Amino acid sequence: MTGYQDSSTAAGLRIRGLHKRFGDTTAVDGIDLTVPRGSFYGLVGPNGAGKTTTLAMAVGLLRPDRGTAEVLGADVWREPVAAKARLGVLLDADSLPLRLTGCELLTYLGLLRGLDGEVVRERCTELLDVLDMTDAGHRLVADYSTGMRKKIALAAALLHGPEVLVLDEPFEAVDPVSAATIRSILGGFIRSCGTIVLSSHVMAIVEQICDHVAVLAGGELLAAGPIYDVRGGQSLDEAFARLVGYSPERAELSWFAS
Ligand SMILES: Nc1ncnc2c1ncn2[C@@H]1O[C@H](COP(=O)(O)OP(=O)(O)OP(=O)(O)O)[C@@H](O)[C@H]1O
Repeated sequence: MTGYQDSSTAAGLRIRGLHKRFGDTTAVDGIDLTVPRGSFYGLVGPNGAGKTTTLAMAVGLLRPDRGTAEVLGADVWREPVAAKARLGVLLDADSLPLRLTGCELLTYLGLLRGLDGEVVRERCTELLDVLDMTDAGHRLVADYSTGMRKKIALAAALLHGPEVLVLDEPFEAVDPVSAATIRSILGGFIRSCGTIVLSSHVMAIVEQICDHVAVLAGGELLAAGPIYDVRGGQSLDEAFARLVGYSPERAELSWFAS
């Protein structure tokens, strides 16, 4: 008997009681979050809030001290093959293998995922074309800019046709045209009934593309739900500042006044 549930009714992603300490620092302090299937969920929070740590535990890349995470009903630690087959992850674009070209990287990952060689070739060509990386596909990842690494990592997350995407700052360091392309790709993914969880510091992006949002600070969830409810009549920027207790006066430097 396993914990595997009927995935047709399961949430896209469900985390329960996730907790992680690094030495004296509590990075994530008992987070519960249910991401409805088919939703586009934004995760926002100040620097050091625990977003990356939460996402890393949610996808089975970092073992929590306590708590569980399920992808479409499959526990990421007890049912890793079932969970990860349906999951596409962009977490740390800087930890990609550097001595492969973009094309070699996608081919390697596609074959590792069990895709047919011809399918890998076709998808690789299409992904590189759409992301304006066709020429870069033949260069080493070591020579990529930060934004190019982000784009090849996104291509790697999409290659095997996942049903749930977990993306840490997918728009960070990406040029405006590529950002628009990524938004369009993610929109198509949602229209095809996929589920997305992404972290971002850009409230305008989250407000425009997500339908749900969770606000995290100090390792705790301050609010979560449909964006309209979390905003409570304010802009997301204003709601965020209210929730995390930001006050502009604190950002004034005393010696500028003199
Ligand atoms: N490997 C680690 N070792 C020690 N402390 C860590 C480690 N990873 C994260 N932390 C700490 O855990 C806390 C949460 O970090 P995390 O990277 O999850 O935050 P974040 O919300 O993603 O931040 P940012 O928006 O700046 O990327 C921070 O205090 C951070 O210093």
